[in-house]
Amino acid sequence: MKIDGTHYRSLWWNDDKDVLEIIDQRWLPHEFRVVPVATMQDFADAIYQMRVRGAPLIGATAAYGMALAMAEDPTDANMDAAWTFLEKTRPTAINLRWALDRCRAALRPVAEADRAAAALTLAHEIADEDVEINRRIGENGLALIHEIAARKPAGEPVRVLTHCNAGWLATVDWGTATSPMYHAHDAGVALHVWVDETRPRNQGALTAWELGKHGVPHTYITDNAGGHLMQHGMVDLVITGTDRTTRRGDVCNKIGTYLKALAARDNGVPFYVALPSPTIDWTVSDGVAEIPIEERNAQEITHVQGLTEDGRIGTVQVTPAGTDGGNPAFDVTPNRLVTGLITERGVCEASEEGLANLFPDFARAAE
Ligand SMILES: CSC[C@@H](O)[C@@H](O)C(=O)COP(=O)(O)O
Repeated sequence: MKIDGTHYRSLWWNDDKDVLEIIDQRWLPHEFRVVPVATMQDFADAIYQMRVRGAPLIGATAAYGMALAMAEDPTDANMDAAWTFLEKTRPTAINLRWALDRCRAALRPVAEADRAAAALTLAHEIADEDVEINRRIGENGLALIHEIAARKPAGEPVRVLTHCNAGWLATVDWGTATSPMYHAHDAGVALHVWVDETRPRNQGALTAWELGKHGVPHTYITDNAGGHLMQHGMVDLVITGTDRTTRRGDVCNKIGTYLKALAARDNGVPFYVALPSPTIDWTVSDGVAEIPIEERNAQEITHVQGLTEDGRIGTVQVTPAGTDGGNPAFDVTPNRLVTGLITERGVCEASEEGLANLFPDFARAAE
């Protein structure tokens, strides 16, 4: 997407330097820093420390990590070691394992001498496919937004609430949840987005930054405000992303998503999830019981990072010294609370039948 007239993806290959470059998201929205990812340790750190984040972007980054591993040592043993090394960086978003599995399956039959080139080509393919998937999610979500706009008095904006950052920064381009918003805005549909701050990492600030750069009207709200806004008829629909969706349509996403879904159900607000197919985990059914939830460092909640009055990025402590903190990073919204899944192949019910109808090829392959 564009920043001040220049088109950026969230990662790209620098041909001159033969290295992957990323936007280090830890400094956004305050500073736009581009950094190389040049060693296997850089890849693991980038994913774990959330320099790159968001399920699809983690997957694409891991594919480039596999390409580096193959350039360093193209043996089967090193391929397996790279798989294990990268896979353990973040446990919840399934795109990470999906990308690593895809690379390993595709590279195994390739002769060792050709593996480095094949792995890099595959990483580019995975990145490009992500862009196309998200563009299509945007088109399919736009149809929903058009339907809602048509029922509203002329000129009144469609008010969408979103949680976390499922924007272009969380993918290679377009975003998942934001793609319908960008498509609607570009099509001239009046839109207003409620952006949840999304404690503790405040990914909402990334969403606000993205939307602001694109000119989409939005308001940043506390995580606890959503229910109140819905009760007062100020939200027309919710669209979130997902880190892993089970074959029956349970949605695992950033912590707090479940509470939004409960509030949406209580207030008759449609709750949609933008779901690229690599985020479906066909091997699990019951999301609450089966999806591992990442527990992150308590310092993420006992401290906050922001811009100080004198223009420095700094961290301050918000709790008394020594306070214990619990920091589950994701939760699961059961399929019964999800109005529909917006995928690259269309919108479907959050159910085994709904997903299997749209993706019979993947569903069959997983059996
Ligand atoms: C298109 S991104 C979908 C999800 O990955 C997103 O909503 C999310 O939860 C991101 O979590 P994060 O911990 O920032 O990686």
